Amino acid sequence: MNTPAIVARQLTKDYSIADRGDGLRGSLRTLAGRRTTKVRAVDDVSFEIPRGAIVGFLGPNGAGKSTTIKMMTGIIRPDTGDVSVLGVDPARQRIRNAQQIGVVFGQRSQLSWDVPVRESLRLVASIYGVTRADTESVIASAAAELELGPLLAKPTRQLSLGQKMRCEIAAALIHRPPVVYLDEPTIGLDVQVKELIRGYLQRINREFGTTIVLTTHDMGDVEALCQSVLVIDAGRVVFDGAIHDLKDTVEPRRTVIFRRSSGWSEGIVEELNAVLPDGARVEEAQDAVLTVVLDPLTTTSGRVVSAVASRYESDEVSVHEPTIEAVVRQIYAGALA
Ligand SMILES: Nc1ncnc2c1ncn2[C@@H]1O[C@H](COP(=O)(O)OP(=O)(O)OP(=O)(O)O)[C@@H](O)[C@H]1O
Repeated sequence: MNTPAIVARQLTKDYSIADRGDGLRGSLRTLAGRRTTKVRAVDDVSFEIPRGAIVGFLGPNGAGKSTTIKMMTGIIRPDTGDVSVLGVDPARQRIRNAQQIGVVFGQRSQLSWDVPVRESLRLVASIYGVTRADTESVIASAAAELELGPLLAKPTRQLSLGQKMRCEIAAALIHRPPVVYLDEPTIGLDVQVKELIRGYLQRINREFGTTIVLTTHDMGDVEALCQSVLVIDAGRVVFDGAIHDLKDTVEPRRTVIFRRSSGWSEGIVEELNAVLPDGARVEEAQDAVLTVVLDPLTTTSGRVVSAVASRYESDEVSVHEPTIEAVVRQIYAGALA
């Protein structure tokens, strides 16, 4: 049987935060370390990630995504519970773990500040024991796909945010790790750079079966990359599964839009609602656009289209699923609470 790449069981993590009192006295009390409050960042989180999957960790700010990923990478230890990554305990078997993972975390850089990027990449590769020939071939393919060309000769300190992120990704993947973690890999980047990064990650995943875990607030990343998502809210997993199941759980409605340049007659809403199948109703008819919503568990878009076509001709018909953006907005507003 295909064992999962990552297994997390009942992870819990608390942070202690010093209580900040007001004014000088409060600050002194904080310095003296008198009072702390515990914040439960991750609360009994369990999941499995299959080998070769690309999984998105979603959730509002402060939900516990980064803390969970930090436990998966071994940067921090869980207070209770355990993680296994390809059979390795990341916090206890640090060297074995480092060999098999690649990490891109915004605040941490693998690149040397004053050294040309090409030399930085070679240095990182040598730390992982990658042969010279493999290093040069990985740099060449990353340079082509991530458009690093002229950047390789520049020191990291001269790079823009998007340029640096592309180089960080090349560095994190230089030893072709089977598992890769990325924290917000496209945050603040322009659309073209986002697409380069997504394309590179897709290719690595396809070609080498790399398991990729990413946190993101960018639903374009999710649409382009992730087959499944793990939604975390207030430290707990509120959804773990395929994106289409997430859509069906949160917002199962489909929308059928009919366009007719001559417009829709008055009273069409009542007229069509009388003939539409159960589970479908006209939401609105405005100017050229008629919108029908339907519950896919009760009826089909085909039946809706037939019912409307039996009465009216349309110039154009389209069927829409909810966007992942709309679904996630609903989750953050409490739809899965
Ligand atoms: N080093 C720390 N010390 C104290 N509290 C922390 C620390 N890191 C995170 N927290 C708290 O733990 C909770 C979870 O934070 P975490 O960074 O894991 O969330 P996140 O889902 O990654 O959020 P974001 O989308 O904003 O990056 C938050 O309440 C946060 O304030």
